[in-house]
Amino acid sequence: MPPVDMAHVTLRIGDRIILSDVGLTVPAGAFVGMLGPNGAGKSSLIRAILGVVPVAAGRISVFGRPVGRGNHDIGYLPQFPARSAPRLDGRSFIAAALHGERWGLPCDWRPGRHRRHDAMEIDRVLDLVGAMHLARRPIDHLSGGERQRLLLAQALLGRPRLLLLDEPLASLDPHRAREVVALVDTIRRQLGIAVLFSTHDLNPLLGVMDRVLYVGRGAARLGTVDEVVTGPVLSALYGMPVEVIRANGRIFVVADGVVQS
Ligand SMILES: Nc1ncnc2c1ncn2[C@@H]1O[C@H](COP(=O)(O)OP(=O)(O)OP(=O)(O)O)[C@@H](O)[C@H]1O
Repeated sequence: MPPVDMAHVTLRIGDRIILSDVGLTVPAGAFVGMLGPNGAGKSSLIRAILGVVPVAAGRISVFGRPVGRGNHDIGYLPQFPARSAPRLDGRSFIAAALHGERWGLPCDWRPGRHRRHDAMEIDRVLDLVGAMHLARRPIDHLSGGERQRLLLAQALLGRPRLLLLDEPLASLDPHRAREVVALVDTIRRQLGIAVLFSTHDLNPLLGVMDRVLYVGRGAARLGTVDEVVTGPVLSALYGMPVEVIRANGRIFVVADGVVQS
């Protein structure tokens, strides 16, 4: 069963149609980069897969089951993570997610009931993201990239088979952004999981993602970079002439004279 399968999906928020009659399938183990103009609906689509935003029409299934809150198969890194207490160290930060409201954990989970299991699970995710050295450091002393590692560790709690990462590169410099992309890719391969990765910059994902999903004006296109990142496809999704310029192994999407990514 594919990690995500959508058929004739319409998403409406208030009186705005975010997606209209969209169908797509995220293949098993794929690394999908999701792009689109501001407000196109990337976060809303992720939230619909989480079962938080209801579909107005059509259906979305995750590993063959209809979407629903608390899906153990999904790990989620939100765009604007809840403000965390600065005094927490890295380990406590992960533990807080383990015991707090988190996607995927059984609802009978109680602090202290599974202490040994908790400690092992926290070690496992810290190790996966290469953040054992952050375990005892206060999180307000950490860089943006280091915090992103911990957020990724949180998303990996409970052994999800699908990672939904909403703009994990926001506020990272190009070097750190590439580090985070490489880390996500290594984890994806190691665990054989699928990744849906929302971003405003295509370039750090080049050579890593095997599919790109572009969202715009109520529509979505999923395919390889060569299929989707073209002037005609993006012009239709942006609703204006878009030029795609390739230079030095990078891709620049220019809409209305402004470089988008
Ligand atoms: N809870 C909400 N209530 C009202 N409108 C909302 C809500 N959430 C999202 N929207 C609207 O839905 C549209 C899509 O928003 P969304 O955050 O999904 O876009 P996005 O592609 O992730 O944007 P960005 O790239 O700027 O993060 C926007 O017009 C936004 O204002």
